[in-house]
Amino acid sequence: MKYISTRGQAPALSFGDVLLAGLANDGGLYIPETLPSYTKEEIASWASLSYQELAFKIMWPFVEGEIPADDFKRMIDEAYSSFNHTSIAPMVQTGNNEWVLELFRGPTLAFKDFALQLLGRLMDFVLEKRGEKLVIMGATSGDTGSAAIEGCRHSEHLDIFILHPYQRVSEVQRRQMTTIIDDNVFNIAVKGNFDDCQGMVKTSFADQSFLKGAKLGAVNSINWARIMAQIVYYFSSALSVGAPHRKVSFSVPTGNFGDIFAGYLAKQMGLPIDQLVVATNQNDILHRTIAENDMSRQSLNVTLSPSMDIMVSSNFERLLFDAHGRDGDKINDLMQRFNQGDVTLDDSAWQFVKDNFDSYKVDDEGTCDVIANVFSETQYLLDPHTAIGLEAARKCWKDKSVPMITLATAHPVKFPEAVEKAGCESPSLPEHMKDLFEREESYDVLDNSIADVQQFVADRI
Ligand SMILES: Cc1ncc(COP(=O)(O)O)c(C=O)c1O
Ligand SMILES: N[C@@H](CCOP(=O)(O)O)C(=O)O
Repeated sequence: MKYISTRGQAPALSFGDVLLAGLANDGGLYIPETLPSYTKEEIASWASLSYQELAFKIMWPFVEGEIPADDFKRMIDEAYSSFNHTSIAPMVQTGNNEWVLELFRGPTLAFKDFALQLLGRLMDFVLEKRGEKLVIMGATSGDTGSAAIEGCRHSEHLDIFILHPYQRVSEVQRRQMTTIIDDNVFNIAVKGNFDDCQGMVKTSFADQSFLKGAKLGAVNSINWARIMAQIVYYFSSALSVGAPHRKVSFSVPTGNFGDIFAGYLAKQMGLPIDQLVVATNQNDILHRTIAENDMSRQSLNVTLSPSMDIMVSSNFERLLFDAHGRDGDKINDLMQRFNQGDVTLDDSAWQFVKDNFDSYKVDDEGTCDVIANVFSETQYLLDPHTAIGLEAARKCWKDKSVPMITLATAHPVKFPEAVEKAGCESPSLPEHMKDLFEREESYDVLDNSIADVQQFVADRI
């Protein structure tokens, strides 16, 4: 399998190279040149597979030729061994034909563990084989950071620098990152927002000279391997409610567009998906784009769902690539205009986006109402991101005979502020995190300056 850049200027790469490259050297994102696709019969034959077996089936075509099958199977087994539910991604019914897919059963209690537990192992394997090392720079609005640290901290081949927006992640999220004190783990609180952090990471890929010869890698969903691993749970959940013999719909709390893009790919691969609903908080650029063709950048709001406080949504570029007939020159031009301010899509590109996605926006008040109402009706406690997903599901659901699955992207224990504002009691921390608030923290606070951040990294590698 070859991977090509959305901007059309970078060389096509193999899986191993894409895994280590992160972002393409033309500033684009890598995407498979072609996707595997499966018939109804083939998909139906996977119904009795375990999550790990299904993960191997779905991801194998993307890595074949680069990772030996036995090693890949072992990595998958190890990656999901620390999840606290035998189904790995269990489903909970919240209404008639309405389901919540719990993606927070991994070690850091967010959906990021699905990909990052595997990514760390894949990187380590390829780096060991090549005798190379990698400097990871990642940006987080709260969840990617801890999952990436958890997935990479034991590697002898990786140094990992995580940038989070100062005082804009929850205390649980911050402590999950900053209490991991290892020689190869560095936490930086940037006096800015998530977009600033992500912008610094992307700019660092374009000119890596500050690394004095070391090579930069990515743990964010700009890295193709992240998306690949997230495709699996669309298939596992759909199979459990009767697909491919019936259609299924998904609602996805969305920020960087990585998670829902994996759902879009599952559909291309043959999964009969009826609706893909993009659920956003007040930072609603994706909702505005889908509903009104308004892709203008506005200032970023601080919300009760901090992990979705994102305006520059990296993976939307991957979708726009398809929406523009995979023409890299068009994407180059579009992204340049986007970086300068606002953009509207041409009619056919907008139509493409509207044909594939529905969208809905929920503000903080609405988020608290959903948490409160669902809890009083079912005793099930939602995290604020999932609450936004569920509300969007209910508002956008066109055919109630089609099961609607909302992705529960994080555990509510990570967001006590929202849970308490909704009038509910925050649950207690799970056993492995019981002493989180007593653990020593280590992080540096830096100005919102790429020069300062790059100097910090260069001084420590
Ligand atoms: C809890 C939670 N929900 C939703 C999202 C949005 O996911 P994506 O960025 O893949 O759109 C994130 C962050 O990415 C998150 O941490
Ligand atoms: N919400 C994310 C933001 C980064 O997204 P990613 O999926 O591209 O890593 C977070 O929690 O950090």
